[in-house]
Amino acid sequence: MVEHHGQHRDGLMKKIFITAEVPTRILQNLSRDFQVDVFSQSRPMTEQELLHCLQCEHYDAVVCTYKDRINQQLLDAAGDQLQVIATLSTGTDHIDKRACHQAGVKVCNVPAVTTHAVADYAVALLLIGIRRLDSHIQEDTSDGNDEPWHFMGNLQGRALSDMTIGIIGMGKIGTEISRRLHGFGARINYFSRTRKIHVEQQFAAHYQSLEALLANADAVLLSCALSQETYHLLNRDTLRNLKPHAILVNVARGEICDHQALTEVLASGQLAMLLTDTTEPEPLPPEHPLRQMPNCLIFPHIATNTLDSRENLCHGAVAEVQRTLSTLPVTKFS
Ligand SMILES: NC(=O)C1=CN([C@@H]2O[C@H](COP(=O)(O)OP(=O)(O)OC[C@H]3O[C@@H](n4cnc5c(N)ncnc54)[C@H](O)[C@@H]3O)[C@@H](O)[C@H]2O)C=CC1
Ligand SMILES: O=CC(=O)O
Repeated sequence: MVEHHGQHRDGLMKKIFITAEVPTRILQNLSRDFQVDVFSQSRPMTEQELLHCLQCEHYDAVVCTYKDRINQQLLDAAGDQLQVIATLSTGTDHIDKRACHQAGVKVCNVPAVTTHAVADYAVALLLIGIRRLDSHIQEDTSDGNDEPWHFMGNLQGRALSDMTIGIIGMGKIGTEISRRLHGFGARINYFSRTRKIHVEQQFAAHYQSLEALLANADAVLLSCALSQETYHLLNRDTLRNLKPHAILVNVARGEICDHQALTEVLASGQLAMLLTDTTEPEPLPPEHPLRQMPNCLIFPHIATNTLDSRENLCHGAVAEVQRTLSTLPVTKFS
């Protein structure tokens, strides 16, 4: 379950625990100077497993993913030796940063290296939704038969150039989504904490209030950070503003949407389709009502999964750990 790397396990080397596989080259490089233990299963660690590993052996650094919950209990188990937690992600919402701060543990993330991959993924989900590509795939012509076929059939979609898209969260990912949608000829409205004049100028994007954005958009894309302010930003009250038959794409965090409210607007048809890379909780249990909705596609939190992105995440996180354990200045999370 846990693989051990590092030639001289003499008790003097600093120790790193990594909760997911990282490329062999990175591991070999790291294990020249550190003792490195890696959770080597092809699944995320459970909270209990991580707790157990950090209780049994004390580490100077933990490299985790966005699937791992780093909370007070875990920090208590890790003990005073822990200096740094580096997450293989942009988001840091899975880490109790206040508890880390109080425990004197640095928190590092790897922003920006996955932006393009996530923006591509968001647009891919949007295209699936507006053209109902999921249903097209199920239209089976393998028997050489085109039937049933209707020229004005029920799988009609819309072109992005005929649509108004609302983007919530105009940060790095939102900006790259805008670049792509502008290329497709879509009209872009956005809502964010602050106005982004350069995005307005470059991609003809219009700033709107949340309510106006929801009322005007044929499709809404979520790309804002999760915080106390954005927790359940889309709820029964705000979703009421949606244009009938709108499409919602979420590549941010599941917690930004109240899932009960989402189930209701999907059932009423106000929301024609939900395509989401993330859920609350994750994974969403099989019996959750959202899973029963035919117009809801749930993806396994995988928007960053390109080879380059994942390698860059590993390089970035490991570099932060090396810097910290070598007592050089560390980059703070953005
Ligand atoms: N599905 C996935 O695999 C991935 C998801 N993400 C999620 O996407 C989020 C955004 O990533 P980036 O664009 O790189 O971050 P960023 O920091 O560049 O952008 C975040 C944006 O959210 C906006 N925002 C924050 N609070 C807001 C509020 N109350 N109302 C409206 N807008 C608000 C900010 O103004 C900012 O423009 C991350 O925090 C992460 O949760 C990031 C990478 C991969
Ligand atoms: O969800 C993934 C991230 O990088 O944040």
